[in-house]
Amino acid sequence: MSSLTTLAEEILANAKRLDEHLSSQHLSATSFDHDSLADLPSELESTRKALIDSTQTLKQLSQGPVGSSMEIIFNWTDLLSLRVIYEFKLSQAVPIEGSTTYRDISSKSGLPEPLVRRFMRHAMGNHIFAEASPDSVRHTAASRMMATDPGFFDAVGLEASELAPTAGRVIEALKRYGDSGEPNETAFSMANETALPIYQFLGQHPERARRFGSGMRFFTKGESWDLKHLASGFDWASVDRPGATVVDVGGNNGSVSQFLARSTRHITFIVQDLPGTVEQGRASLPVEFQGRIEFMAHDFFTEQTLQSPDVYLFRWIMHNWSDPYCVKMLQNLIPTMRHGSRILIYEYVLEDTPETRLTEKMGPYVSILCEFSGVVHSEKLVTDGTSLD
Ligand SMILES: C[S@@+](CC[C@H](N)C(=O)[O-])C[C@H]1O[C@@H](n2cnc3c(N)ncnc32)[C@H](O)[C@@H]1O
Repeated sequence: MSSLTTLAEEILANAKRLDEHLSSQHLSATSFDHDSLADLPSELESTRKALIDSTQTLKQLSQGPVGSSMEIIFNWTDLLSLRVIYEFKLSQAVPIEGSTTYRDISSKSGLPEPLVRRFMRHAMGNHIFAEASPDSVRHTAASRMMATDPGFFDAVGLEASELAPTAGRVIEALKRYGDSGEPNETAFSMANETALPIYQFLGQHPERARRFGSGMRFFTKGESWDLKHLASGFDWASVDRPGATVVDVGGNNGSVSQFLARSTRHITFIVQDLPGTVEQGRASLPVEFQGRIEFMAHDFFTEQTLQSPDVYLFRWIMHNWSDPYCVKMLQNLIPTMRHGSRILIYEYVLEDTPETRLTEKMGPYVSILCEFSGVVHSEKLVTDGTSLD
């Protein structure tokens, strides 16, 4: 383990590199008001990551075990103030430029002024909003983004108002169901008092389903989850010919297919998902993709009906289901596969050892792409995940 001084020197060196880049580009120093580091060239991304990781280590060492544990124990308060901002749309109640009073935010949001003040001041501790005066508020870069970027706003809502309340029920679900692997014996089902699995439940709540899709789309913007990894991780040119078809199984609103359609010329993408999601995807499909992307309602727990597509793509699907359900999904493809058909499974893969680097905690940077070719037999699918020839 490095000494505090060694860590601080590493931090200084990396911070200087980033500052030098900003000044060479005539960009202002980064701040909580304006994020000048948003579009770093890829060679500086590793510098930024190193800076974040060593800063986090330095902070935790300086805090000691009590301090760093207290931060974890109390971090529900950060999530709570953020959730209040999301639910009462406080970020939309502050002008993009300039400032407004707590009283005005209260009348716009319907939240009593003392509570507006208390929750916003708490969030300000995380640099979400700042005070322009003791009675007025202005945006910071983070709060402004909540007001101006609907995808970011949806991502905050998905995590703070959908998934965090679910996490609060995990212990109860474990005590009641253990590790049953059944999709409706979960914390989500308990949090929502439903006997339905999450996606069927969302299918009955279109606005939450829309937010889910929009939040997912936002997450693909981060370096680790960037779709460029999917584009570069498979030889798409090998299937990019007239008449080629890729089935995007569980493809949600089609954002992955849109990305792949942009980086190929001929492939037709068929996005399959549950009926409500497919309707939303179809309705929001940009005109430029008409003719390249089609939507089709299909439950992946029933047999495929599309004959012999070139590729079945499963992106971020399997991690939601226990093994028997994943096997069922794959078995349902068998009747329509021909020699040379491929199944691509794109997932995050957890390391075999614990991960302490903050930048890797949000999901490993290396996602894997499995390619199965040839005639598929269900027994092989169960027992052999690497070669099905
Ligand atoms: C985690 S999201 C992944 C979405 C997309 N593939 C992506 O990478 O952004 C899982 C998707 O599976 C869909 N889904 C869940 N159950 C399904 C089912 N039985 N049949 C088809 N799609 C389903 C959900 O509606 C959702 O769009």
